[in-house]
Amino acid sequence: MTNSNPFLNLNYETALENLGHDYYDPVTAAEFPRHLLRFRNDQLLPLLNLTPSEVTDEHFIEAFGKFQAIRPFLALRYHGYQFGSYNPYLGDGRGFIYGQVRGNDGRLYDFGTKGSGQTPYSRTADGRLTLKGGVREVLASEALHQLGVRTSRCLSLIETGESLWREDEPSPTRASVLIRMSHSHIRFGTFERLNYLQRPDLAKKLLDHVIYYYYPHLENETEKYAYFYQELVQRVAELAAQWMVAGFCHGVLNTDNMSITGESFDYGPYAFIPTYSPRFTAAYFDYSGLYSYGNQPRICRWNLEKLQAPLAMVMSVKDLEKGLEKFEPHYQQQYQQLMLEKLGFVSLSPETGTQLVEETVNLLYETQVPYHRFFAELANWFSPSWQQKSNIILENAEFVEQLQARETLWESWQQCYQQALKECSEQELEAVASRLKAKNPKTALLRPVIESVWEPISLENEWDPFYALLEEIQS
Ligand SMILES: Nc1ncnc2c1ncn2[C@@H]1O[C@H](COP(=O)(O)OP(=O)(O)OP(=O)(O)O)[C@@H](O)[C@H]1O
Ligand SMILES: [Mg+2]
Repeated sequence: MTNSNPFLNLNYETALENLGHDYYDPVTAAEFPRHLLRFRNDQLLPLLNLTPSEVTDEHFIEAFGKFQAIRPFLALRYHGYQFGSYNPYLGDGRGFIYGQVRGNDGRLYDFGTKGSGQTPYSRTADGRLTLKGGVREVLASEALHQLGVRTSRCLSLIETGESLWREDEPSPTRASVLIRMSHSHIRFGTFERLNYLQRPDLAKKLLDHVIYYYYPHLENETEKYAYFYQELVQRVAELAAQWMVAGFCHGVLNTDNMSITGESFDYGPYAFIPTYSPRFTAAYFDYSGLYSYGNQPRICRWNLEKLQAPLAMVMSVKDLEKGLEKFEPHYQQQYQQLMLEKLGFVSLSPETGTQLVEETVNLLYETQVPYHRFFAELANWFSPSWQQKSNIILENAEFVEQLQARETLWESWQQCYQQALKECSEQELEAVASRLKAKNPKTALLRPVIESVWEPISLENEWDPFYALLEEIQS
């Protein structure tokens, strides 16, 4: 029998399945009372060689709400360090891998579920995702993608008609099931579990799998394990820099939320920072501020260091230690480059570049002007005439008094920005203007913005503000 649903006709690969039963448990999906498609990510369909107009809402619902499928569902086994303590009682407790598909970029993608029902790893929890949690994850991944952060994306969000009880939301609260697309759902914690079980054989098999599928250019290197760790360190350092520049605080950087491909995922209690403040904390349960905005690079490094124990079952400790030494320089290099791009520049003299980033961060910290607005205003008001005169730079910005109040800092920053512009040709000035616009969206996904679209959903089932916000952050 042929099925006309394009999602059921994709060419599913069996990379994870072929790893064998030591890494997952086959599970079934919950049956939901209702299936209301609240979000479909048409931007992702071309990557799957699908044409949006040929994919109906019903196709999404059949595959990702009613869970018609052609491959078994695999709940992955993993452990992890959570707030510094090792937790062996983890694993996919409300999700599974629905399938794996190769995108037309040649890379392998997972369809991972969230909120699809209980598994052997749910323990006492319900295996569900709140609708608000789903809405927040959709918004975060789209906004981060737009800001150039390497992130998972959401393919669909379906409201399921169930009621849930949660401590962090007014309850009963509505439920949803989400499909996430990312390169891999293999986490640092997937390796940590194998160390806990003392299974070097399984760790080696998993590492070979990771390199084969996600680091294929290293496959034939004699030192492939050392190169893999070096590249992972680099990817994670870059990711940390991408978060910092985006003004994003992930909130729960446990090792079970760190992907082996160095992608950002799992958007729970995250927040974008209102103002530049290293101590800003996103999760209400993060009492010590361990996963604060400013700690993120340090925590990423710590997580990479913890990963050395399981990897040491397969490769030399010396190679691991050497690999991690590069974290700091990679991070600094990437942060510097991305901050300069956010300020409009790609090629400044090193002295000007370093000084500009330093002064910008200091200015944002000392004045506490809104982080995202500062850059959006820069994009909005930019004028080539700023090259001639420093005191007109941002003179019409909405928070200019707040900047002027710190006269010395402010004037010094204006001069520094002017100096950077002086290093640009006329043509480059045009590029600065368009770069500023491209890197700094008008709308930032601050908490009040999210709440402002959630409120109509929760009070009146009114979804238009959510779609309008999505359109703003996706364009
Ligand atoms: N409602 C729930 N029911 C069952 N298990 C849950 C639930 N919420 C969280 N868990 C489990 O608790 C652990 C930590 O959860 P965490 O919030 O980091 O991940 P998650 O949001 O469920 O999923 P992911 O990391 O894939 O985005 C995981 O093992 C997760 O499966
Ligand atoms: Mg998680």
